[in-house]
Parts: sequence; C-alpha cells; structure tokens
Amino acid sequence: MEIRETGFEDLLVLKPSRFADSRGFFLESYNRERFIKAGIENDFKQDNYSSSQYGVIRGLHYQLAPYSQAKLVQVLKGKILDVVVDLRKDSPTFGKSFCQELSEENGLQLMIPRGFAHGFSVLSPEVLFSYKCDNLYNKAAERGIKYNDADLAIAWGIPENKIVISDKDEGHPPFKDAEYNF
Ligand SMILES: Cc1cn([C@H]2C[C@H](O)[C@@H](COP(=O)(O)OP(=O)(O)O[C@H]3O[C@@H](C)C(=O)[C@@H](O)[C@H]3O)O2)c(=O)[nH]c1=O
Repeated sequence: MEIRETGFEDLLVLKPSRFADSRGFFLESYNRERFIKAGIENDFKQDNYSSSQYGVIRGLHYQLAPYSQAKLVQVLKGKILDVVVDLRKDSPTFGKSFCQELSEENGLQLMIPRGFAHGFSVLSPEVLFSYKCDNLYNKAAERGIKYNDADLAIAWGIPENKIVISDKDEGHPPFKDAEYNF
C-alpha cells in the first residue's frame, strides 16, 4: 500500500497494491494490521455503499462529536471527485478544502479523519461508492454545509444544469453559519 500525504494532518491518499492476472485483479481494500502499522488506528464500525448516476452531488456531510466519523472511502465502479473540508478549529488547514479524483481505474482511497465535512460528485455515467466509518450513523448528529457555498467555491466538475442533488443537501446552511464542534 502506497501512502501519500495531502498537506492536511491525518488526511491521506492511499493506493492499495493490485495483483493483476488473466482473470482480472485482486486487492486488499482494508487490512487492519497493515493500517495500524501505517499509523491508521481507527476502529471501523460501519460499512456503506451507494450507487449514483452522472451529475449527482452528495454532501457536504458530517456528524457532530461525539458521533463524528472518520471515513475510508473508495470507488468500486466509475469515477468521482471526492471533496473534504477541514472543520477542525485548531487545524492549520481549517476551512480549506481538498479534492481528489477517485476511480475504479486509479484505485485510490481517501482516509478522512474525524472533523471533516465530506462529499463527492459523480463524473462517470454510474458510480458505486464504498466506505468504512469508525462511528455509527446518528441521524440527530447529522449536519451539512451547502455544496455550492460561495466562500468554499468548490469546483465539482458538473455543469450547473446537470447537477442532481437531494432536497436535504439543497437545504444545508452556508459554511459561515454551519454548526460544528471539532
Ligand atoms: C448515511 C446513512 C444514511 N442512512 C439513511 C438515511 C436516509 O434515509 C438514506 C439516505 O441518506 P443520505 O441522503 O444522507 O445518503 P448520502 O447522501 O449518501 O450520505 C452519505 O454521503 C456521503 C457524502 C458521506 O460522507 C456519508 O457519510 C453519508 O453522509 O439512508 C442510513 O440509514 N444510514 C447511514 O449511515
């Protein structure tokens, strides 16, 4: 597994080793011992996957502490732009966003520590998105930031008239009014 720093503390881009042969390929998407050796000690408690079509934006989501979630995210099919925003008040990168293309082809994963808002846009016709969380879903602790916040100015890579967004995500507050406690 290759590990790339991002300039954000504990936010890492990971590239699992792929073993390709005439049948296709094999990879270990998570190996607890290997992750712990690499300093990633999260105790993952929930696995999720979602399916989305081109133009979908999901985000930007997080759960308040003590229900906040670190996430190990990856794409099984298709291509996305994965986006995180650092909400850790004492972080030197507080309020900054980081974007990384994740795809079936590049095989990259993003290890997102607690204290980040997270979202993604779907750049291919369809996407299967898979992720592990180190804390359980908690509806009451769910919060969001509006995906097209003017201060964050995230370039999602989708023309405005093609964006597909849920009513819930459309209703999130701007970054300046967001509630967070990290
Ligand atoms: C996230 C989640 C949702 N749900 C339910 C709530 C709702 O009825 C339905 C769809 O939920 P959402 O619209 O929030 O799903 P979605 O927009 O895919 O939410 C996800 O987005 C990405 C960007 C993340 O970072 C994730 O942590 C998660 O927030 O699934 C659960 O039962 N468990 C969960 O863990």
